[in-house]
Amino acid sequence: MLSLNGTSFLDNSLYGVSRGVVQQHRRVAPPMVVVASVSSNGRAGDRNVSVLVETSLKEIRDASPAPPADKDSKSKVTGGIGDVYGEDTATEDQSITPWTVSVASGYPLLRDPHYNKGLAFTEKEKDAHYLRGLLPPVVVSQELQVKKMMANIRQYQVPLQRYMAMMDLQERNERLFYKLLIDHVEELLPVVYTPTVGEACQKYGSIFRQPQGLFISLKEKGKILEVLKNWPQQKIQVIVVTDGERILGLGDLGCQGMGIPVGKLSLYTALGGIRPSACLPVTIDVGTNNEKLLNDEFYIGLRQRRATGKEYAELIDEFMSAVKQTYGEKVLIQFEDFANHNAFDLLAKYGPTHLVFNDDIQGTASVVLAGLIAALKLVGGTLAEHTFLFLGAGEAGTGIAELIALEMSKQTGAPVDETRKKIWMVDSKGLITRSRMEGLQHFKRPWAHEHEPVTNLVDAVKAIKPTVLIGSSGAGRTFTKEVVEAMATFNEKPIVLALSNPTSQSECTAEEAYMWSEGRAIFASGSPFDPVEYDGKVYASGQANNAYIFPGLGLGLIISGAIRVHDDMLLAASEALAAQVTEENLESGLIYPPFSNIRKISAKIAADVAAKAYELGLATRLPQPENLVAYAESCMYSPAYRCYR
Ligand SMILES: NC(=O)C1=CN([C@@H]2O[C@H](COP(=O)(O)OP(=O)(O)OC[C@H]3O[C@@H](n4cnc5c(N)ncnc54)[C@H](OP(=O)(O)O)[C@@H]3O)[C@@H](O)[C@H]2O)C=CC1
Ligand SMILES: CC(=O)C(=O)O
Ligand SMILES: [Mg+2]
Repeated sequence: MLSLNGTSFLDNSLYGVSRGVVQQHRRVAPPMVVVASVSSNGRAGDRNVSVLVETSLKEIRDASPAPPADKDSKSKVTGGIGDVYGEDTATEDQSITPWTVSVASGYPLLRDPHYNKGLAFTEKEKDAHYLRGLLPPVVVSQELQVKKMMANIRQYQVPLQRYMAMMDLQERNERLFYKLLIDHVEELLPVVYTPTVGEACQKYGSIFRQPQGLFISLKEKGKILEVLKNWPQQKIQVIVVTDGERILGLGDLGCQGMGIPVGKLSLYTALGGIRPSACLPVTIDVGTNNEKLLNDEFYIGLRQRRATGKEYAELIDEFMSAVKQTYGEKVLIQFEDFANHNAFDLLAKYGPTHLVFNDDIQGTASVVLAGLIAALKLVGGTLAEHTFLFLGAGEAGTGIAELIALEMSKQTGAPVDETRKKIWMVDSKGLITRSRMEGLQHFKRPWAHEHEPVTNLVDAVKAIKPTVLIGSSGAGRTFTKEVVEAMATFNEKPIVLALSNPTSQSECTAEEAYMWSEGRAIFASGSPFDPVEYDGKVYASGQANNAYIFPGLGLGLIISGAIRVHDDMLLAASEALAAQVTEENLESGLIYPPFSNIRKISAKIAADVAAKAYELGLATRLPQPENLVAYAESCMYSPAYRCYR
């Protein structure tokens, strides 16, 4: 363990990322059950709710005071995270939640996903925790449990069944879930994440069993601070929040978008090592404009059309204030899958006051830039010597374009206004040109260049002659044979990235990219494709997905105690990821390293992001650890079981 001035930096961590591998074999205190007598009318004991948390009451009491939870408190954002239940500061006429602590044992212990080990409880633990008779005689290792679960999951032919099996496991035995996901990341990523999570969101109401995450709807307006207090964990470090309006390339799935924050946060833990108890998935439900869902008897959200304007803005604002007040200045809020008419504005509004980033705009930009930096080793030239054409000028497209332009500007010294001219965009109306300026959304305007009108992609490809073609349209099969063939006529090695998710929305398949370019394309996609055999050669394509970036970026922000996200951190993350692409990867056509190594990669990304935070003066955890990679690794959550005394 790293030590500063004789004390452990990790153990002293207010943000509790200390439960890393270093504690793997230590005995831990018996599972703490924090029980609250919760009453909707303020009277204690009306309704007993048992809530299990990985913290002790002492930690709650030791935390510094925050304002009491009165009605006006949302206007008093202080950034303090202590005394979040207002126990110390409450006056006699104010209600508080009567938390108490007890030790989990017996049947409730087996039903608690944070502490349950299933058949892996030892004989000693069976005695100490009143488990005798509640389990069969056998004691098995976690490794054997993994083996069995993988065999079970592989028996399911239908991806959604695999997803449900994984979600059941997460709800039953959290450490086993993460052990499985970490040890079999390449096989299970497509199950808990894209593409399967897309189908899960579409059918979320029908497959709904246990609620996961926090649902904040218009019904909770004015009470969000109270709602956050219902969540059993207090030391939240990362929130992924969606309003469900643009779920992958599947459109408005309303409240059923919850699968996305849940999935993204499971990657924060498995890929980036953030403790599961520090992660909070949130769905803000302001209604849906999806008629199919509104008429679906199993739909789980508000049955009304989307609130917009002031009503929408006020709910989000209340949420953002309540989050900061409850969890402090340094909680990371990741905006995910908002529609672009809100996404850019939310980022601009809260960027200066909160630790926020938009994964679709910024995370995607960082991962694509990393892939391009790696791809240049195959195709040659500098970024500025290439020409880029995007299909799709929304969050992902313009976000990526802006980061590329920024990097080009840093490399060449040319102003960003100039470097943007190397980047062209096609949206649903055709090539974005100056003649369309009047009717363009603000985020498209920087990409409106002088050109005669072009109404379709294939003509745009022929006119612009890009060396790099990027799909960020959410519209499947739009990179047609003609488009890819055109790319292959004027590029020896055309770079083709089909970023849209899930697989059904991918602009083309890996097979199409290789076949139509006669095996010359450098291809990567947002959702994974199996290796393809073309003309006797096997082509393995990479996955250009922000999952490479956000877990490491988040870890870097947390370990440095960063208070804001800066573009230079995204560039640092890109460079760190690109540096992990080996010669061997490149020789086999891969512009991303395999996911099997992702935790090491995330630690490197985290270290470089943290270093940038220190360099920019945005880090608050001082002094800076000497070896940031080792520090990042030491902070990462390990899913190995703990021994209970
Ligand atoms: N691989 C990854 O890591 C990521 C992938 N994505 C994927 O990217 C896709 C887009 O996401 P995002 O940018 O947020 O979405 P947006 O809605 O913000 O943008 C979509 C853009 O695509 C354009 N478009 C839609 N259909 C067509 C079409 N048929 N022809 C041409 N242009 C079209 C839209 O045009 P108009 O403006 O005219 O309507 C718009 O400019 C999604 O599928 C998402 O899953 C997103 C983030 C990360
Ligand atoms: C990957 C991702 O964030 C998306 O498709 O929206
Ligand atoms: Mg997304």
